[in-house]
Amino acid sequence: MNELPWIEIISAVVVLAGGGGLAGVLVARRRRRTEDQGDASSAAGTTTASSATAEPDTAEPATVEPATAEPAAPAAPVLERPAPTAGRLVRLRDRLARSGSPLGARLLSVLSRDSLTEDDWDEIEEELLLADVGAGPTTELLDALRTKVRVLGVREPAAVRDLLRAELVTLLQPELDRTLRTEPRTAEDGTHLPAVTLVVGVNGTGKTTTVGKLARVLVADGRSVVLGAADTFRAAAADQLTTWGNRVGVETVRSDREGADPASVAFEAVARGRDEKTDVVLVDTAGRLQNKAGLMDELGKIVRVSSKVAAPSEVLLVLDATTGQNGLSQARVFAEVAGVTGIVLTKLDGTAKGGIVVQVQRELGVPVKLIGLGEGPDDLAPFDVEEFVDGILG
Ligand SMILES: Nc1nc2c(ncn2[C@@H]2O[C@H](COP(=O)(O)OP(=O)(O)OP(=O)(O)O)[C@@H](O)[C@H]2O)c(=O)[nH]1
Repeated sequence: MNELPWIEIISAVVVLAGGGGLAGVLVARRRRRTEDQGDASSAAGTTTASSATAEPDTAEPATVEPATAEPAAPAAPVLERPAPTAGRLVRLRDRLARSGSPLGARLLSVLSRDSLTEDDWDEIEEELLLADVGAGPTTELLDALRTKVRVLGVREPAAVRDLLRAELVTLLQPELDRTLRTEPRTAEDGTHLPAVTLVVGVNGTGKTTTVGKLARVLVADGRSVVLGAADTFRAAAADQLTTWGNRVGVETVRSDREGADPASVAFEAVARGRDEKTDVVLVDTAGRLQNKAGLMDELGKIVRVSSKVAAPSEVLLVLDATTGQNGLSQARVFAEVAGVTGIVLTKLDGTAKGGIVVQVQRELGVPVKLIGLGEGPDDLAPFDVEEFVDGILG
């Protein structure tokens, strides 16, 4: 008598439990599907491929691995280890060769001809002028080469190459001191004085990028560095610089105010370097056109004000190698105003006008100390005459 209700109760519990279980699975599936869709849309910001392959609604949810539905945890910031400075130019040499420098293969091919005619020498002259070697240095090189080729009767390609190589090396003044002064000093009263490097030049030449790359060069060489974002003119420059610094654990001193006095930012950065006993303070400045006297005054003020803590030991002028003669006239103005101690020639990877190195050094009496050979973080190399010549000769 009592058995039937029990059977009914038990059956009802089984049905309810089963239904509840089924309902539970459906909720879980729906939730998982929603998660999958959420993951796909959030990933769309970075990978278009993943949104294109996101599972459609009809996909069987049970086949989705829960592990893949987990949102990726944000990666902890990892400090980069910059490439060592030694031998950098050798590693970047193919960039010079690929830049199609007429100083290289084309010169050699003319010089290797059986007997050199006047037309051949004219062709060589043209190649040198096109490469921005400049009229005076081109004449010098041609005179020296003609004499040696005639006197020595050299014809074999290897011997001609050696002659040309030697003349190019001479033209690039290997005797100039190209060391970067990055040694801190101690004042008479015992105060630590960081080596201060100001980086100046016209906008767009690659100043901020160069400061970032140079910080990496110094870090690779075991130096401590502080960056000063004194380019308060271009809003994004301080952010750009901070990003460069963060990648190698280098602090950036910057102003929160756009258009703040660049001299005071430079001062703060140098003072920070002094207080923290940093080896080097690198100061990025705003791009200034040489015809704007007010902006040039500003540069003078940066030098004066930051010198109250420590005078700059280097003023590096950044020049874009692709701008040729125009770059040279800019360089003259900067040399007068800022007391330039070294040139950084950027974008040599994108031009056949590497001969500008010769002219810049001649005109300013200032050595090229660093060259930029690409947009990568370690595409800045100390300038070495012999390695450079080997690079352009291919
Ligand atoms: N190919 C190549 N590009 C470079 C090199 N150096 C810098 N650049 C690029 O040149 C552009 C300008 O660089 P920036 O560092 O912003 O120039 P800037 O002089 O600081 O410019 P302003 O802040 O406007 O004065 C960027 O796209 C750099 O990546 C180089 O050696 N080779």
